[in-house]
Amino acid sequence: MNNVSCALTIAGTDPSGGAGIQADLKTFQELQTYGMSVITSVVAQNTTGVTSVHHMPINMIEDQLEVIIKDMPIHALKTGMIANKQMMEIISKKIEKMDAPYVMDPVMVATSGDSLIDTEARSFLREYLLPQTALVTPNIPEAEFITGHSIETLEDMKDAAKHIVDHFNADAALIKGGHMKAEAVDFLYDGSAMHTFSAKRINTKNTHGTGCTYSAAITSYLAKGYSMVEAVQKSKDFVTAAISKSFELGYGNGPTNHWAIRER
Ligand SMILES: Nc1ncnc2c1ncn2[C@@H]1O[C@H](COP(=O)(O)OP(=O)(O)OP(=O)(O)O)[C@@H](O)[C@H]1O
Ligand SMILES: Cc1ncc(COP(=O)(O)O)c(N)n1
Repeated sequence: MNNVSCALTIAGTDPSGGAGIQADLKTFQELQTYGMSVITSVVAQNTTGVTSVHHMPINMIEDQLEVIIKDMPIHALKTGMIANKQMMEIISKKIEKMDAPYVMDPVMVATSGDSLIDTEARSFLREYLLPQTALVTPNIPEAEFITGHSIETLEDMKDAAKHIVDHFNADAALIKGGHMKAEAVDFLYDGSAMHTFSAKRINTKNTHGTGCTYSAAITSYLAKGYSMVEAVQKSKDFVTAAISKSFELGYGNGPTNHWAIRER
């Protein structure tokens, strides 16, 4: 099978299987994409929160990236948790070598409220990594940090999407409305048009890993050759189903269900 679509995730781990690398690989697999992963940090976390973090040495991150670049096709890639500036610098250099769309989930804080990247890294991500992206997928607090503006209304969300593309040279920005109160509505601005993706809000606390799952699904569909708008629409359907059938597992925010939609 040599026409397989190959997707790469560069992110931290979640041993409880709901977020991070584990969520990404489950999503790649579910969407019939060949999944590859580079681990940035090993995170001791579960549905209730993070207890400790071990960062991979920079040369180990570099080596993981280099073996993939030398040997494997990469049709699309995503990044999740990148904890510090040194990691971002090496990842940025390696992404330059990959001729593939890059989806950035600008992970800063877990659903549990635990911070996952340091302050210097937040700024570096905004100034240096954002211009490399085909798509960035901030939630409301992340979009507020990136733009420096508070977001309270749907109009504010659209303004944030435009601001990120216009000021930080991302090809496209998808502002996710999971943290808003009403409908679960997301806005995609691709430099020319604003697209709306809407779903009914599901009444559940089990949303651990939704951001990871959504961006991994988008990466899969881009790897398969879908347009950005098609990839986001199909991924919105995927993540909505994954939330609607999420698992009541653990004592905190349970994980989403990656096999809620079986696409064949
Ligand atoms: N309760 C919900 N019902 C339906 N859709 C939801 C719900 N919560 C989040 N979503 C959707 O899930 C996707 C992820 O959005 P969200 O804003 O929660 O991202 P995130 O904060 O990065 O994720 P996480 O909660 O994993 O940190 C978006 O499409 C959002 O609209
Ligand atoms: C390694 C890692 N990456 C990302 C998240 C964010 O996921 P969520 O906000 O859904 O908990 C996480 N908890 N852990």
